[in-house]
Amino acid sequence: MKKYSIIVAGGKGLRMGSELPKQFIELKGLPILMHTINKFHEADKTTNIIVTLPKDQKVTWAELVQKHQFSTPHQIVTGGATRYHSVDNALQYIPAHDCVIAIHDGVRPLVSTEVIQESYTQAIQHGAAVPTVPLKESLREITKDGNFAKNRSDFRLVQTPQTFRGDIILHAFENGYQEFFTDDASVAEFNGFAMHLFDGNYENIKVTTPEDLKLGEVLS
Ligand SMILES: Nc1ccn([C@@H]2O[C@H](COP(=O)(O)OP(=O)(O)OP(=O)(O)O)[C@@H](O)[C@H]2O)c(=O)n1
Ligand SMILES: C[C@](O)(CO)[C@H](O)COP(=O)(O)O
Repeated sequence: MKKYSIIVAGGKGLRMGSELPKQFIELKGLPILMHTINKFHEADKTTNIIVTLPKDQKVTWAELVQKHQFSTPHQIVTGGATRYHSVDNALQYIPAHDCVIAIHDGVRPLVSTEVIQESYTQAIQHGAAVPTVPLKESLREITKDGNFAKNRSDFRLVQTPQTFRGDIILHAFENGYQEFFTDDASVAEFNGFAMHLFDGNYENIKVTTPEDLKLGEVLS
């Protein structure tokens, strides 16, 4: 089955607070986004990689590609106002429904190749595959009446790549945006599809705030 990998890097990185968008910050001498693209190519040389970028960052990316002599094949698509809209823009470049599509945060460079490969396998089998990890800390719910301990084994932390059969995710995105969408699983679920969970890798952190860069250097 034809494979696509949508790598979303259309965000501004406001929580990182750096002038350079976080997807371009270097880890071990290479921009985060290049590490991420390389992981998908390494995991499956046949996958068609589509990368979303903010419109005003395309020149910066072209300069970085030149500087690092980056030759991993990928197609650039303009991002949207939210992550949902960036994914939606990228989906427009997928011509047929008979395929499998992995959707991944450009700022998760430490995903393992095994998790990427497993996401394709599980999506082909189950339709929608989402990597998760168990919580290592205690969990409390904050309510208007106070805060209360929760059973952490009832919960999982959700990672990407979230991978889908093409017909499922293309159909789900046809039905429009809702404020509560945080990821592609929430879009597909809202449209009636069940998610199959599989084990992610703990190193697959989302680089979000400055301390994640230190962690990323250690883990990469
Ligand atoms: N309009 C957007 C917003 C986010 N993303 C991408 O979605 C991923 C996860 O989002 P997040 O970590 O929230 O990134 P930012 O939106 O850039 O960060 P912040 O919320 O701190 O501004 C990132 O790779 C980001 O570039 C995107 O493609 N298009
Ligand atoms: C998609 C995601 O990375 C899954 O954990 C997460 O939902 C993105 O959240 P953010 O608040 O938009 O960074």
